[in-house]
Amino acid sequence: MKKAVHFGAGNIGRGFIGLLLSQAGYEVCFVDVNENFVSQLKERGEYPVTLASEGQETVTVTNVTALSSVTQADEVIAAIAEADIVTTAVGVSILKHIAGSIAKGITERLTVSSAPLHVIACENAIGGSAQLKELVYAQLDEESRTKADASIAFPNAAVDRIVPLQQHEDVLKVVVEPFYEWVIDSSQMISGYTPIGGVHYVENLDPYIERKLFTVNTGHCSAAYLGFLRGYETIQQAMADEQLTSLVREVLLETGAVLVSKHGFDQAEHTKYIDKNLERFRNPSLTDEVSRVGRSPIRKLSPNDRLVSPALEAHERGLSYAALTRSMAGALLFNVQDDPEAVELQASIADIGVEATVTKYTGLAADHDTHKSVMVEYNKLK
Ligand SMILES: NC(=O)c1ccc[n+]([C@@H]2O[C@H](COP(=O)([O-])OP(=O)(O)OC[C@H]3O[C@@H](n4cnc5c(N)ncnc54)[C@H](O)[C@@H]3O)[C@@H](O)[C@H]2O)c1
Ligand SMILES: O=P(O)(O)OC[C@@H](O)[C@@H](O)[C@H](O)[C@H](O)CO
Repeated sequence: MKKAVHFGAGNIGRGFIGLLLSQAGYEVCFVDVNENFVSQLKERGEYPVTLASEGQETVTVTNVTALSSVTQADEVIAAIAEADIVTTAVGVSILKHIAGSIAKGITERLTVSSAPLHVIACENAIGGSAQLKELVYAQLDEESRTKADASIAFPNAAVDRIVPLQQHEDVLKVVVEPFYEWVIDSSQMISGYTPIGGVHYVENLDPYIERKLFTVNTGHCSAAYLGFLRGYETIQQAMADEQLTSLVREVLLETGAVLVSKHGFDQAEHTKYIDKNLERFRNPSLTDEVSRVGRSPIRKLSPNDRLVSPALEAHERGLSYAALTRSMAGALLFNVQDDPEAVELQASIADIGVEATVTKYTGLAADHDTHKSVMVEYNKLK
């Protein structure tokens, strides 16, 4: 049986990546810091995934096991040395914490084998696997790097499936939306690879990852930030507010104009894509918390992420970006006490002021039009 090592037995890890890999015939070894997930996965060897749709169909994901990244470091290294694929869904800012064990696993593997290995970061980021490769390569010696160049690839990917926070009696159970999309850049893969069923392989990932991140995730966080300011707890409550939905649509019309202009998408098709995503956010069979969707506002305000990047592209093209800067202003007002990045952002605003905070986290200079627009929107929302 082919072997997969997957870092992150959380919502998307169990609800999507683990499910697809298991269905494609892999034995999936989850690696996590959460001892409860690890012991349950190991003991039971399976878990249920329920589709949030009328039929509420449940699939049992089988052939799974798990290792603790805290107490079983050597076993994790050995598993990577023998794996056919390594995937991650831990959060892009956690990649630096797992890069060391991936580097050690690769080093051990290269002493005995030159069998191909794909390492795929399934995170919401542009170039997630490339970022992971840089972190891993920084921990390889020169000889291992040269060998790794020949047999180990880090293809970038885009993953899309809404998986909210889970609260069930069964800690392993995951409720997911029926829709899913996993796109992998085949131009970065080692030739002769065996495709994974359900994965869409493309020669150029850029249009796919940008369409996903700048539509699904830009729209989603806009709903969360504006929803938070209106006192909503879930995205479903926020999206029931027609005025709020039309503000979210305005944001997606701005990113849509950038995407159509940059990637040549068909305008009518893209409008349908926007509508489909607004419907996904509304899915009444899901309860998705505003605090999850808006989480990590510093990451979401970073220059290459879902708000600043399309706003700068719009500015360069002479297109509108006011709605995007309204969402950025919303992120600056996302005062959620148990979100460490929200706390850091509020502390920075109190310490150096909002103008300097915008520059610090978005990279936008105070005299840039987009920065000025963020300030206008911030003062309106505040
Ligand atoms: N949930 C979604 O709808 C969704 C959809 C697409 C992409 N994503 C992306 O997937 C990633 C994970 O998101 P999620 O919603 O599943 O989050 P999550 O918090 O449910 O899962 C993350 C998991 O990683 C584990 N983890 C943390 N540090 C670790 C470490 N050092 N080693 C091993 N495991 C570690 C956590 O214990 C947790 O189980 C994020 O990058 C997110 O943007 C999420
Ligand atoms: O995971 P984040 O924090 O980057 O973004 C939160 C949500 O927008 C995200 O998890 C979506 O549910 C997901 O990207 C849908 O595919």
